[in-house]
Amino acid sequence: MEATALSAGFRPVLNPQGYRFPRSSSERNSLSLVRCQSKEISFGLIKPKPEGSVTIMHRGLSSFKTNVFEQAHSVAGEISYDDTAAKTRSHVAEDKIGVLLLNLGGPETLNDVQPFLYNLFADPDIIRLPRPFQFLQGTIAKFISVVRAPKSKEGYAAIGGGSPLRKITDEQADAIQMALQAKNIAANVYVGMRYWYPFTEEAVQQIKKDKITRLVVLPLYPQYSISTTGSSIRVLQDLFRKDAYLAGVPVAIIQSWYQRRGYVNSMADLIEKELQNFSDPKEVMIFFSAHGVPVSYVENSGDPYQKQMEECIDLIMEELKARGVPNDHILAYQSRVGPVQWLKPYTDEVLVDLGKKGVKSLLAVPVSFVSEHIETLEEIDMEYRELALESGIENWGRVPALGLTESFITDLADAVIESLPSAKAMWNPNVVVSEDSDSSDAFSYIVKMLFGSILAFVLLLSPKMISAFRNHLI
Ligand SMILES: C=CC1=C(C)c2cc3[nH]c(cc4nc(cc5[nH]c(cc1n2)c(C)c5CCC(=O)O)C(CCC(=O)O)=C4C)c(C)c3C=C
Ligand SMILES: [Fe+2]
Repeated sequence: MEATALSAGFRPVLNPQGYRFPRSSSERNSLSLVRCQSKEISFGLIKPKPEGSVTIMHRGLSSFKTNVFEQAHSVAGEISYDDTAAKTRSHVAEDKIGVLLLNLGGPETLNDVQPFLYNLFADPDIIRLPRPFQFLQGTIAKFISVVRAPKSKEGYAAIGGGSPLRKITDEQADAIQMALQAKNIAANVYVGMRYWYPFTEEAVQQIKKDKITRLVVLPLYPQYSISTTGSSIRVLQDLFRKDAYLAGVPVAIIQSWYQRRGYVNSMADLIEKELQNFSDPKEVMIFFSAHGVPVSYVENSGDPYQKQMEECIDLIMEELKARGVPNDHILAYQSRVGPVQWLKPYTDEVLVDLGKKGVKSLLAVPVSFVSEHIETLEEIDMEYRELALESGIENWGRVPALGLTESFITDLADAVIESLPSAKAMWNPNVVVSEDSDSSDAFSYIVKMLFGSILAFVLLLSPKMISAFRNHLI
């Protein structure tokens, strides 16, 4: 019963072009798994928290994601937790804790850019097609990735020829593992990327190989969006549902953590420090720039991203005010792609507007991501900086991403520890679902293919559409 209902939305995890798995096992070892293997550590017993209260870091998702993940995560604020499960497990001799960091991934070379973009646009949580057209996802992804690749490549070339995300995320994984160790928690920390190596699928294979018995999933996005954390969790669900071992592993998912004191204080520290580089710190406008999402995510699909982003900015500003930092601030959204409306105001438009209004000093704060990447190093540091200076802003600064900031890493380790008691098996291990086959008959498939391809061809080849995907600005 459960398996039937859950299999309805199943999609194969491999795409036909085979971009998503390492090309050979030796490459996989050299690329992604070595960090876990070389850091193999002895696992210890975790002491369950003595009494049953744990802060849950996610708010209000239940309206749009109804799945078994939510059993531990659907309530905001303080909840009570029944620690029976932890007690019954206490006879188990070896508790092997794993922490899975989820991230977006990025192309490591310019040749990776188009296949990386293909993986991104082939994600049904990124390009959301109406059900009758979903079979065209691959064709559309191929088309958009080819159209966008030249512009994207320019960006990656400008920051040294590839994304730094993998290196930084690996370093964060090591730092979190050490922070946990310092708190007497022995854990293996894994990295699973959504669109490039090391893919989430690889990390999950390793977690199984290592016989992890409890897993904490920690997306490296402070705020939840369907397009980021939601998409990665959907992949995890599919992987865990199909495997009898994984289906029974207790898992805790930290859905969002922008409201944690450690994160808010670390952001406030960085901002306070960077303000000191201006000759008149009090005159500086604090400019929060968040990655955008299409408006339809928020308005039609209940994505909590915008609300969480606004709350996040309020918390950081409250903290700064409490420290006697009275600066003005503004939030805008960057990096829009494609022909639809994205969250407003748009970063580029706000910069021009502020210049017109006579703002002279501006401190940019990237707020949706915790490591440097193309959108901080190229879009903010180059494109937006240039636009701001052209618009009349004279003094420009940018807060670095949190990266390995000690207070931040320690807080993530605390988040992991606090979530452990709420870990629960995702699926019933006795009901493992195999890949479903397409039962539609050949005739209706051919008709859909033909009709859909003609429609996609007509729509996608319009000059407006091509330029919308080629550039950030429409
Ligand atoms: C919270 C962060 C992010 C959200 C939300 C998000 C949504 C989103 N992104 C695209 C399209 C692209 N994103 C690209 C790169 C990219 N996106 C994020 C983060 C979020 N995306 C990061 C950190 C990166 C950079 C990775 C790196 O290599 O450093 C790209 C590729 C770059 C480019 O061509 O501009 C695209 C395309 C959509 C459509 C979307 C929501 C629907
Ligand atoms: Fe993005």
